[in-house]
Amino acid sequence: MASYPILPEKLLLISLKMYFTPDQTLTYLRDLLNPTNEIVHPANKDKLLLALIPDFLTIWPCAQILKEYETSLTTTTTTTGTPNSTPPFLLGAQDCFWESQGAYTGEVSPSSIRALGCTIVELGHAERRAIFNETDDQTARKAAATCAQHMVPLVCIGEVTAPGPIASQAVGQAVTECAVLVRAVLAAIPDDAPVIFAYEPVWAIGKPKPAGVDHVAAVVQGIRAVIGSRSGTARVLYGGSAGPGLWGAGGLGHAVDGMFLGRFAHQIEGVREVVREVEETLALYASQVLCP
Ligand SMILES: O=C(CO)COP(=O)(O)O
Repeated sequence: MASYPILPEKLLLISLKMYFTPDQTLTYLRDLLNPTNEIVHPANKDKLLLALIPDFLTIWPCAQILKEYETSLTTTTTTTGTPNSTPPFLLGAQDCFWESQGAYTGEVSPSSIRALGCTIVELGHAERRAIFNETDDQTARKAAATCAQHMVPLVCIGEVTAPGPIASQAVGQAVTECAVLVRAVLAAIPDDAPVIFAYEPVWAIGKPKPAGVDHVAAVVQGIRAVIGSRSGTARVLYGGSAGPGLWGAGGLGHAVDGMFLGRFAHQIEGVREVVREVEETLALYASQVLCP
């Protein structure tokens, strides 16, 4: 029987949006998986998960590359996980339709996305909301359809307006804006379904710099309070011009469960730098548990 994927402690998800050609996408994925590029240290594979979210057209060839990669792991290591455990690298889609079959020309079925090997479906991105008028209700329906296929909805939330001079007001306003979609999605999906919320302030997407750490940390705390307790895992990531330098000392490592990366992870070096920063904090937290 199908089960939901298990989400590890930290997640780094990379969206390619519509930036890459098919060739670039496949080269990039091969580079991410190439052991000589030393992206995720093998000792951290259970704690830190990477996922690629390419365009629809390249999901299938990416899935083939990932299949070869997983086969190579099973032949080179003895610890390959249980049949239901989450694979070492996940594939996602950038959207889906809320129905799984029918006369819906141009739409993409969540069951087809699942059949091709995806585990994550990104939903409600700010660009889809602004350009294609996607509504909270539509995003929530897509999240339900995603869970029905035992995939994980990656729901993008975030306030539209940049913070004004009063920090507490800006945080309150941001949480209020995010809460509407958080509640709609949680009401639409089973309580035990895993879900990821990517907090992406709309004003910080596609910019030279991300949102400030204090603002993000306070808003994410508010979002976690809105999520409350549920039986399924809920992870909250930060996205919006995220990249190297954002996670480590004085950064987001203490506040979020990972990052949703765009442009600043579109080179392998950027991914490696971000992964190193996350791995350093994994080691730090582990030593804090051992030596309180
Ligand atoms: O929207 C984003 C991820 O989907 C963030 O993109 P950028 O990091 O390029 O701003």
